[in-house]
Amino acid sequence: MNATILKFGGSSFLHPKDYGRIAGHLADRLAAGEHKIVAVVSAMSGTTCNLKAVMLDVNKQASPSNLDGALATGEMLSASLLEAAISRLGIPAISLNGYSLGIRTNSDFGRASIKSVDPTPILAALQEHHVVVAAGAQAIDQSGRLTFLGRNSSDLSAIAIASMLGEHTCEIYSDVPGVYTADPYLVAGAQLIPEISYRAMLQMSRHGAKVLHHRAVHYAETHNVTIVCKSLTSDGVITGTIVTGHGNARSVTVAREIPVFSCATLEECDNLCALLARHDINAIRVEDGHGVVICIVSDIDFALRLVALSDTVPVFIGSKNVVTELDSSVLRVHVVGDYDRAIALARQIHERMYPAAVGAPSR
Ligand SMILES: Nc1ncnc2c1ncn2[C@@H]1O[C@H](COP(=O)(O)OP(=O)(O)O)[C@@H](O)[C@H]1O
Ligand SMILES: N[C@@H](CC(=O)OP(=O)(O)O)C(=O)O
Repeated sequence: MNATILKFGGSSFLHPKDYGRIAGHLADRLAAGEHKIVAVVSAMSGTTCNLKAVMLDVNKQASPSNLDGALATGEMLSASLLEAAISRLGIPAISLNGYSLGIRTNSDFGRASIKSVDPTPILAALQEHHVVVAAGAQAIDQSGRLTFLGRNSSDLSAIAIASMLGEHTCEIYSDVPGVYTADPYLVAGAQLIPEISYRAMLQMSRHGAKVLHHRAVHYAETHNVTIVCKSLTSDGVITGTIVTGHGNARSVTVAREIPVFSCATLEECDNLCALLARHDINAIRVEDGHGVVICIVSDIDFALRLVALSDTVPVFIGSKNVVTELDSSVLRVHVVGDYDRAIALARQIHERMYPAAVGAPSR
């Protein structure tokens, strides 16, 4: 069965009325001839952070599986709200959540990894409905417990669903018209990248370009899914960014409030880096005033838990900002204490890369 797979992130849902706006877009696409749609949604903007804060307020030591159960409710609510908005337009729709999506993970609560997918439940739902709304960022483990795929991981859910349904394209919508050479809200001269390779995008995502989740980009590459990254307002005007086998662009990323650790010995540093690499966490070693330090740039909450459980006990020396220059062959990392200075540096680097660049969208 042919289906169009779309993902709407938290930036698409700032107010409850946005559910009606997205439902209207889906109705337009069905009216234009699209047959079936799967819409993957994230929680409303800010919800996941609020849920985490409430949980930790109730119990600072809440178990990772307990926390996953709470965080996943943000996407569950969002999916129910979009189902309601679509149904209101008279379109048959149903929402599915982690228990019924057919995605199974391991039991790495907090950032579980997909182990198997079964398209049967979504296909059955598509038989009966024009639109299936899928709660992103969640699945179940082998014993049926709810798992969270990690912060910002609804992109991964969308790619996994596209792949399991045999679709080769997945459209990911956010508040920017596509992937830029730097965060367009931080760097005025940032340029839209029309086409970029999975490899180059993966580097950008792993270093802080949160417009696409790094594990989603990796899954898309290994399962041959083309990502089209765009915003709703850009429809028909700008095609967005296509993430596929080709394309490159020099870029700058800024990763904010990155935990930095120092280890007692180089061997401890090596062990810690190896542990994090085994879990596909981007940890960067840099020389600074404390000797060699390790900056944990991706999957931070999950990584901090691994660090706490590891044999080596690195010393937390504070949160910093990591500015990364990315070129096809070069990757240069700067660790900056002050966030405003990090932004200034990113702008400076970008200006050097693209001297004649003109303004990008502002928020
Ligand atoms: N290189 C980049 N290109 C485009 N957006 C970027 C880039 N780097 C960071 N961003 C940020 O990514 C944001 C979109 O991602 P995100 O907030 O996770 O959206 P959503 O909630 O819809 O998933 C933008 O608002 C922008 O600030
Ligand atoms: N809502 C979750 C998952 C997510 O994917 O978010 P977004 O699609 O808005 O980046 C989070 O904040 O982590």
